[in-house]
Amino acid sequence: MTSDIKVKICGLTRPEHVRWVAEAGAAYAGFVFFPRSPRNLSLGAAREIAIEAPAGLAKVGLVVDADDAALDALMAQVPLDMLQLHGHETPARVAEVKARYGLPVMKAVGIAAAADLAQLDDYSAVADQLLVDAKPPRDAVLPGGNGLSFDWRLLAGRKYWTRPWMLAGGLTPDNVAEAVRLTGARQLDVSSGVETAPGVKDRALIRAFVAAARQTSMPQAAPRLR
Ligand SMILES: O=C(O)c1ccccc1NCC(=O)[C@H](O)[C@H](O)COP(=O)(O)O
Repeated sequence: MTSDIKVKICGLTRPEHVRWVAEAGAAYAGFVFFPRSPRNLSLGAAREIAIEAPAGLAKVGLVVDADDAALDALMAQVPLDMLQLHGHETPARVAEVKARYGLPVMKAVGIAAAADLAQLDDYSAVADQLLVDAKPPRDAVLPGGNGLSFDWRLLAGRKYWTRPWMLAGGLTPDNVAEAVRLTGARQLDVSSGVETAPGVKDRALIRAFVAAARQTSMPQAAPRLR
């Protein structure tokens, strides 16, 4: 039975991670290019890992306020299918990156309160996808990948944005069903929730997460009539 839920596993750091993500049935594999992150990859390491990805597994490069020189180097060395902008990139910068590299661009937006949702409308006009993520705490070292969730009820009953979007932030195999139930998300992004330590992905957790996510879109058996 097939499921229409798509999963992105972010922060892969080893070639076997790509194999685990593919075998579990995820749709996207994410690679982090942010030096302060425990998941940061050099361009050479990223290339070695990305070439392991089978056709059909989309390779997403995550950058934070990267300038053209950094993006030029990334694009020259690592085969990617999508760029994820996870910093303070403006809508104009998102449009510029999209035009310069001709790749789909996903813009991450941090949510902590209802007022933050307005930004999603601004980015809908220029990004190919939106990543609806938890806003990082003020003192956080990382702008994402902190394993923190936001109040999913903020998305309940919302009329969705004009672009495809992914839910992210603190998802785990145990809470993903509730997250889908409350938000109606059809795409899910996870990093910390499938790790045993920051940057250390776990095969069983990846499998469990994708299985739990897919379960949410399986038709439920009809109640038995007495
Ligand atoms: O993962 C990182 O180290 C990272 C560094 C800088 C910017 C973003 C980063 N991660 C973002 C993600 O992995 C996901 O897109 C998302 O935020 C989910 O993270 P998590 O809450 O850990 O599941």
